[in-house]
Amino acid sequence: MNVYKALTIAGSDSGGGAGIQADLKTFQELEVFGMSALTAVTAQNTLGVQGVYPLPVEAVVQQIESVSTDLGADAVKTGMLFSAEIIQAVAEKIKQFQLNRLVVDPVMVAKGGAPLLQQEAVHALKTYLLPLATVVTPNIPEAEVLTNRTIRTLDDRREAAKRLYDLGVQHVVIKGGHDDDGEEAVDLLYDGHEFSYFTSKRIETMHTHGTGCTFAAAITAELAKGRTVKEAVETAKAFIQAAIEDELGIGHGHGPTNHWAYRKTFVR
Ligand SMILES: Nc1ncnc2c1ncn2[C@@H]1O[C@H](COP(=O)(O)OP(=O)(O)OP(=O)(O)O)[C@@H](O)[C@H]1O
Ligand SMILES: Cc1ncc(CO)c(N)n1
Repeated sequence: MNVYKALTIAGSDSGGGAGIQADLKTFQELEVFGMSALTAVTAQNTLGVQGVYPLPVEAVVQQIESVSTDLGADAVKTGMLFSAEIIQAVAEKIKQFQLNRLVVDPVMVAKGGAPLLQQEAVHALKTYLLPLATVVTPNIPEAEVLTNRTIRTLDDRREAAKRLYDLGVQHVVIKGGHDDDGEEAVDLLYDGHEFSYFTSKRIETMHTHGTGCTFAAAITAELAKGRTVKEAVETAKAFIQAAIEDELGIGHGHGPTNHWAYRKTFVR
C-alpha cells in the first residue's frame, strides 16, 4: 500500500475546529497519514482564545527531527508559529530535511482578534519561511500585513499576489473569505505567470472557525499525494465548501466546520 504522509507544524486549538486538530482531521479525511509538531497550546473555544502557551523552540525542533528522521513527510504545512525564534528554527529544519512541498498558512490572529503571531515575527516569516514555500495562503488581512498595502479590489489582490510571489514563494493563494461584499467566495491563485480563480457560493453563517486551517490542510494533503498546486486548491475549495455548508452548529460562538462533510458528498 502506498501511504502518503503529511506533517503539520502548528498550534493546538482545544476547541478542535482550527489549528493542529483541524489539520489532522482534514489529512485523515483525505486519506493521508497525519503527523504533528506542536508550536503552542491554546485554550480556545468557539467564543475566543482564553490562553496562549508557546512551547520552547527545542521542543518544536525535536518534534520535526523525530518525524523526519524516521517516518518522513511527503508534504508539510505550517500554521500558528507564534514567534520569530520558532519561525527561524522551523525554516532551518525544513531546509535540513529538504521538506520541499511546503504550505505556509501565515496565521496571525484568531477570528475573535486574539494574536497568534507576535508582531515582530512578520519580518522573520517573510525573510526565512516564505522563500521556502510551495504555496502561501493568506486571507485578505494577512496579505495586507505581508505586503504593507491596503486591499479593497480584485486588482489590489492581484498586485499583492505578485508582491508575495516576489518574496520567493512559488504559488500564492489569497483567500476571499473576508471579502463579504458579493454572493461568492473567490480565492485567487498566482503561479508567477497567470491567475486562476476558485469560486463558490458564499454561505451565510457564523460558523467559520478554522476555515483557513482546514483549507490549507486540504491543499497539503493533496500535494502529499503528488497532485499539482492547481488540482490541490480545487479539491481544498470543494472540501471547505462542503465543511461550511454541512453545519454542525456546536458551541455558543463561531462554531467549527464539519470536517467529515466532504466524504459524504465526494468520496466513492
Ligand atoms: N462564508 C463562506 N462561504 C463560502 N466559503 C467561505 C466562506 N468563508 C470562507 N470561505 C472559504 O474558506 C476558505 C478560508 O478562507 P478565509 O478567508 O475565511 O480564511 P481565514 O480567515 O484564514 O480562516 P480562519 O482564520 O478562520 O482559519 C477559503 O477557501 C474561502 O473562500
Ligand atoms: C491554534 C490556532 N491556529 C490557527 C487559528 C486560526 O484559525 C486558530 N484560531 N487557532
